[in-house]
Amino acid sequence: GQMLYKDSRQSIEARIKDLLRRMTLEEKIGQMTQIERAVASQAVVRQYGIGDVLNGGGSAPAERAAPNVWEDMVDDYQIGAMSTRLGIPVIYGVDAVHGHNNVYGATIYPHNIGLGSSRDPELVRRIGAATALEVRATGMPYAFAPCIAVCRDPRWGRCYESYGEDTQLVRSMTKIIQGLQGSPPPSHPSGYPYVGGPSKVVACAKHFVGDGGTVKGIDENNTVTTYRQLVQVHMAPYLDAIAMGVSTIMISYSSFNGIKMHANRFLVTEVLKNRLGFQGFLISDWEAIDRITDPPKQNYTYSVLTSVNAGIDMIMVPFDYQNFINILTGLVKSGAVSQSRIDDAVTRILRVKFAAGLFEAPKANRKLNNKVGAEDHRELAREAVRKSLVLLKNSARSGSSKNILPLSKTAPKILVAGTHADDLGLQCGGWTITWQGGSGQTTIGTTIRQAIANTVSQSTQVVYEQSPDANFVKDKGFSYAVVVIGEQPYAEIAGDNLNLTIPSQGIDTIRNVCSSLRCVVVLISGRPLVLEPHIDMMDALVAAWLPGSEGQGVADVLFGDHDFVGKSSRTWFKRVDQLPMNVGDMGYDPLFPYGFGMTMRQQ
Ligand SMILES: OC[C@@H]1[C@@H](O)[C@H](O)[C@@H](O)c2nc(-c3ccccc3)cn21
Repeated sequence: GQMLYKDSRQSIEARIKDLLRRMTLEEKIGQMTQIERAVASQAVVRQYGIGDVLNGGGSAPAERAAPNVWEDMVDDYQIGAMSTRLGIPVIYGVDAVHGHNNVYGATIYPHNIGLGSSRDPELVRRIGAATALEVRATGMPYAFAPCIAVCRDPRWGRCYESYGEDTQLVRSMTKIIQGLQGSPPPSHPSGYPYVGGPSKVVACAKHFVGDGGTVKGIDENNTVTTYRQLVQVHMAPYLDAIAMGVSTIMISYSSFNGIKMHANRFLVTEVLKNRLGFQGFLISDWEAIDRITDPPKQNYTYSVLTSVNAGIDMIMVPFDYQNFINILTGLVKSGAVSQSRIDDAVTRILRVKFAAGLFEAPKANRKLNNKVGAEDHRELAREAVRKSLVLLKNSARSGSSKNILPLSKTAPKILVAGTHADDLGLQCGGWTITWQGGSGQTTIGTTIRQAIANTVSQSTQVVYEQSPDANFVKDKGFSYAVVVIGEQPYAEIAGDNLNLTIPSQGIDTIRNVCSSLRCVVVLISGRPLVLEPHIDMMDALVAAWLPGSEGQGVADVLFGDHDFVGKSSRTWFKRVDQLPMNVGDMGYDPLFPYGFGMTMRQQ
């Protein structure tokens, strides 16, 4: 009759046992091999028995590819997998870290630093659920999210990917996993992967462990601390993720006290698998095993040996897969890597694939196509923008009795200025359409300038000037100005920054505009920046972080349709020489403390 592992009425563990015993070493190693879509094809998947494909940041089948083009691509790999001897489906992973951000037209949510400032875990769960739908709408069952780093130093280029500096806040935001994967029933065993159906995805808690604690926030560097601190500050959110049935965990590029995480058998196997009882699969980061040696790939055999023996189950190779397969095969044949290690890895990978329903529904569900950028998702993103904004300053220019915020919708003439006022790419930040992000109309959404124009009365003239000089504002009869400035997009090491100053073009605009006009400054940034020299020039200051595609949420609050609710997810330092400085530290001396956030009602 039908082979047991293909029978969905059987338990997952019975199906794994039946399938594993049928598999050759080559087929097992194929399951442990993840390749990038650029080197993947139906033929490669079939020929090498590749188990996993990923979408690197910005990698796409075409410019502005439509959902069905993405689905055709993923289905093509699936056809290759289904035509192998055992027909084990591939699992296709993508970085959907603030919406389905590689896909043109997808809803782009505020990056995690802003979501952390909302202090609303239920909002974040809803974002997870909406994101799962958009990921599935392109035929993909796996998202490399959430990043549950506890960023302890804003000089880190990935600090905006962290929900905040405080472990308890990050722990509360792991609720997004229940949105992405669904919520397991109370009877669900802790640590066991859970995916609640075809509109949910496999999630990935990342990056284990201590990615946000490196020295000076240097990306992929060394986290020097006690084991107790590592557990209390950085590992705690993984316990919540595991309790929620997170299906996969990605290992961090960084090191703990000089030991590369990708070579750290104690933390990866002894702690994460044995003591914390994680039963899904562990995935490496991109070419992370290569970087176990310095220089990278100096000894790839050693990289493969130590990472697999450390307990990593799936290797994000992602290009040199023949080499990886050959080396690992040789290591098993020589006994350097045991059969039982390979079987543990494959068992975990199959467990997640069965839990995700991939054997029953390997191909894309084409009925979900219209979910990409759906109006209700954009409304959710707009709500998230509103709740993420942090009001740092609100005052009245001398002589006036009223604070500048909320802004009047019926002023006769207003100025909107700044590099970030009318630029969708800049307000989305990194990990948007491309890996590093970009400027201009990179996807579909509403800029802050458009949002302001949508909000003011018909009789209000909105003048937009990106970088006005001092004369521009003179004697023009502007009632007030909104100045939107900030950081250029970045991702990972490109975002590492030791001085954290506001880019000078923005400072010039603040000076040119706010010296003679009442102005509210909206700061678009992935982290707190040095403010003191400039804040006195502003009548009001809003930290908008990286709000994403729905700029309408900014106008909703500036004009008083909604009040500010955001509480900063990070300490706003005075000077970088204070860093690292986090809430609770001795000598804590912030400009604005962790949790700071004004409302417009308070005087
Ligand atoms: O996109 C896949 C993973 C992502 O999930 C991880 O969070 C992130 O650390 C990461 N960096 C690269 C990456 C880094 C340098 C060059 C090319 C790619 C790839 N990836």
